Amino acid sequence: MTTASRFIARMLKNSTPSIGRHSLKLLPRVSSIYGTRFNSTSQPDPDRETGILKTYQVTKADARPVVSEHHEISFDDKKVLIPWEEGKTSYYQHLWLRDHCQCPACRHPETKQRLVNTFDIPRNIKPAGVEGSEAGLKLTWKDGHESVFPWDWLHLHSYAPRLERYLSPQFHLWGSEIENNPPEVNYEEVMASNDGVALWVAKIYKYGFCYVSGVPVTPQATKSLIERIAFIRETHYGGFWDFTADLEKKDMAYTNLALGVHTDTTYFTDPAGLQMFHLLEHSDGSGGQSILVDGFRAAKILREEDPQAYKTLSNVRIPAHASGNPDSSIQPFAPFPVLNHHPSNGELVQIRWNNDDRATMDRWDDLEDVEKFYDAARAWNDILRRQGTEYWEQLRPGRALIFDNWRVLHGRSAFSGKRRLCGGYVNMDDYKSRLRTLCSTRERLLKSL
Ligand SMILES: C[N+](C)(C)CCCC[C@H](N)C(=O)O
Ligand SMILES: O=C(O)CCC(=O)C(=O)O
Repeated sequence: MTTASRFIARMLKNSTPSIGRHSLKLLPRVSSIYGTRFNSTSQPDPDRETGILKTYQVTKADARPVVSEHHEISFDDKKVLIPWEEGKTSYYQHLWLRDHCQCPACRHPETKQRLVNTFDIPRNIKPAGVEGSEAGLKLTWKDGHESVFPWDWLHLHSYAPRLERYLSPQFHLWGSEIENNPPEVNYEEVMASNDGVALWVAKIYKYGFCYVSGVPVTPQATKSLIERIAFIRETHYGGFWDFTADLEKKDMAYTNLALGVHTDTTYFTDPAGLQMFHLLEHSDGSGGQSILVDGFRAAKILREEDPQAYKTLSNVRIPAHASGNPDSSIQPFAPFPVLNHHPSNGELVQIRWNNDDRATMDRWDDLEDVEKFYDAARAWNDILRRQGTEYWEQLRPGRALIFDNWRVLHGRSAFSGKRRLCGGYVNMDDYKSRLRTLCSTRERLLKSL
């Protein structure tokens, strides 16, 4: 231990309270935030009571961010070492600490953007002084600048080692049984408060879809409803759409043909995140039933039943296009696999499946993949079409459906007569931003950045 750390140790012992006895006020648990947020008078909703918003908690520390009272904070030419009560010791390079200074001169107090010029920081920067206090770890740099890092911030952002465990999402995977008790919220509640929106988006996150009951049967009310989550995404179909089988846009959605289960906009680099359908009218005809499939459950079944097929659909890239309209041919910057996973935690995060929009597959990394792909796609399709997988529901005026287009596949049966549907897309990032800000507190969210 350098002499400096003996100096620090002495300071720590003199600082009151001593760092070891420093116990941070526990951040309120999400459930308690959730609990206080959803004091609703409506009928008991299991999701309200069980703290559904906890499902969105992304990481969790195994221990409280308390600095050890048995070991001392030390530092050398390169880094500061902090021993935690839980028995682990984190180190933070001086360059990293200076670059992450949270003071208003280094991080814009309003925009939360970095102000400090990373590249003006000397590569071998070292602090002139290091001390622990109630407020956290305080570094005094040779130019006189002071950085204070709260202990819970340091614990949360510890990278060597990581102290925050990644929590797999607590999705409720469903099959056809979901028809008995599909997730639903009430229009009035959603329109009345952010608490209503929070429950809505938390259900969309947990189940992959959610109905909204009591929606006035007008395009205007439907548009306002979508905008309670975020602004509507403009595409070559327009923004908010109100459509029927007139081929106004050259896509089979604008016909009365049956559509097999698919995810929309596989031809965009960034497929639409949410999609809402609200049936406004269906007269002088029949059919037009909607089908939903939980793609994450179907993928889990495929992985269990046919790991090779799962691997093939996770690797073979599918070219896609939307070229029916004479003035456009939309294609992603690169073909993507059907099953797309998070690059660091490996979770399945996005399904891209629309066999009708698949373009010519003329580029294969491995020619053996040609038949492997068709076998895997057949296995996938067999699971999607299984009775226990399919959830058929007749959309009704006044009951809008919204779903996660990266998880839930949708389709419809053929129909006759005049059928008018309205709705819109929301970007995935805008939906997740709304979910994140409603599921946590601003303070927790900013601390996590
Ligand atoms: C915009 N509106 C919902 C009316 C039609 C969307 C068509 C989507 C297209 N079949 C696809 O799979 O991406
Ligand atoms: O008409 C419907 O019910 C759904 C149409 C559809 O699948 C789509 O627009 O992607």
